[in-house]
Amino acid sequence: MKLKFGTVEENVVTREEFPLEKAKEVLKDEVIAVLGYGVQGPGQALNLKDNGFNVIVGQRKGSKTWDKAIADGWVPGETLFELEEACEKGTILQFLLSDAGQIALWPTVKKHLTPGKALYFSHGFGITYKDQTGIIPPKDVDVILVAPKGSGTSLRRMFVEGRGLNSSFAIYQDATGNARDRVVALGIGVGSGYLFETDFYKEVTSDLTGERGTLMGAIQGIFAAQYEVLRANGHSPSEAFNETVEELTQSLMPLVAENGMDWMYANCSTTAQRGALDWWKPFRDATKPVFEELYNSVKTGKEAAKSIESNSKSDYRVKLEEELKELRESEMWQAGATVRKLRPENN
Ligand SMILES: NC(=O)c1ccc[n+]([C@@H]2O[C@H](COP(=O)([O-])OP(=O)(O)OC[C@H]3O[C@@H](n4cnc5c(N)ncnc54)[C@H](O)[C@@H]3O)[C@@H](O)[C@H]2O)c1
Ligand SMILES: CC(C)(O)[C@@H](O)C(=O)O
Ligand SMILES: [Mg+2]
Ligand SMILES: [Mg+2]
Repeated sequence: MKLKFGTVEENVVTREEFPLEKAKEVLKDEVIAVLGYGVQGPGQALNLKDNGFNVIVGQRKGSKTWDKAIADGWVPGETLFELEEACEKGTILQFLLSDAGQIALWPTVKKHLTPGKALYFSHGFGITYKDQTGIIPPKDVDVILVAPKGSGTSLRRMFVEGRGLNSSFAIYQDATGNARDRVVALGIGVGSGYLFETDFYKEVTSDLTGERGTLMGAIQGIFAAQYEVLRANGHSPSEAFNETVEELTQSLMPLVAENGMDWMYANCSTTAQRGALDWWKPFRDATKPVFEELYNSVKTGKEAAKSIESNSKSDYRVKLEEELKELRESEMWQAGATVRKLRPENN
C-alpha cells in the first residue's frame, strides 16, 4: 500500500496485505536454504521454520555454529547440511555468510544457481560492490533482498514475543517474473513487521551509514565524549554513567520509541526542555560534517574495502576481541556493568 511518511509517499507491504497464508502458498514448492548460521542465519531460519516453511541450513561441519545449529533443533542429513550440499538442495539460496565470507563461497553458490532459482541477500553489499566482491549472478535467476533493520538476535526475540522487526526489500533481477512475490513472501516468512521497498545500492549505503553513525559508531563516540567531560570535572563514574547512558536506555529512549522525541521532551521538566531545544542544533551542526565524510566514504566503496580487508585476515577474531575488550574494559562500560547488576530486575 502507499503510505505518507511526512509528505513523501512510499510503497510498503504489511502483514495484513500479504498474510502468512499467502506467503506459504507462494513458497509451497520451494526449499529455502539458509547459508551461514552466524547472527542473521539463526534468526531467519528459525522464524521461517516456526512459520511453517520448508527450510534447511547450510553450515561448515565441525564449526562452533554447526553445533549451535544442532542445539537449535536442526538435524544433520535432514535439515542441516554442509554448505555445498545445501546450495544444491535449495531452490532459494539465502546468502547469510558474513559479507566478506560470501566472497570465498561465491564460486560454490554460483555453480548451484541453476535457472529459476533465487539468490537472496540481507544486505546490498555483495552486489553493489561487485568490483570488490566478484559477485555477479547469472542472468536466469532471481536476485532479491530482505534486510531486517536490526540484529538477528532482535529478529528472533521479537518474533518469539509476537512482535516484528521492520525490513527493507529489493529486487535486483527478476528472471522468473515471480521475484516480487518470492521476496515479499520471504520477508513475511522471516518475521518482518512491515516491509519497505528500496534497491540494493540504497540499502547498503544507508545501512553502512547508519551502523557507523547514530546506531553504533556515533552513539558510542557521543557517550564517550560526555562521560569524559563529566569525569574530568569531578563527577563520579556512577553519576557520569547514569547521566550519559543508563537514563537514556532505561527511561528516555522507550518514551521516544513510544511517541516520538517531542513527546519525550514534553514529559521532562521545562528546564530540560529549554536546554535540549537550545542545544540540539549545535550538536547537529558540529557532527554533520562527520556524517558527510562518512557517507562519502561509504559511497566511494572505501568502507566496503576496509571491511573486506579486515574481515578476510586470519587473525580477524583475535583483533576484534582486542578492540571489544578495549570498550568493555573502559571505565564507562565497567561502570555500566555495575549499574546493570544494580537494576532491581537483575537481582
Ligand atoms: N548481524 C546482523 O544482525 C545483520 C543484520 C542485518 C543484515 N545482516 C547481513 O546478513 C548477512 C549475514 O550477516 P551475519 O552478521 O549474520 O554474519 P556472521 O558474521 O555472523 O557470519 C555468518 C556465518 O558465515 C560463516 N562464514 C564466514 N566466513 C565464511 C567462509 N569463508 N566460509 C564459510 N562460512 C563462513 C560463519 O561461520 C557464520 O556462520 C550479511 O550480509 C550482513 O550484512 C546482518
Ligand atoms: C544490526 C545492524 C547494525 O543493523 C546490521 O546492519 C548489521 O550489519 O549487523
Ligand atoms: Mg549492516
Ligand atoms: Mg542494519
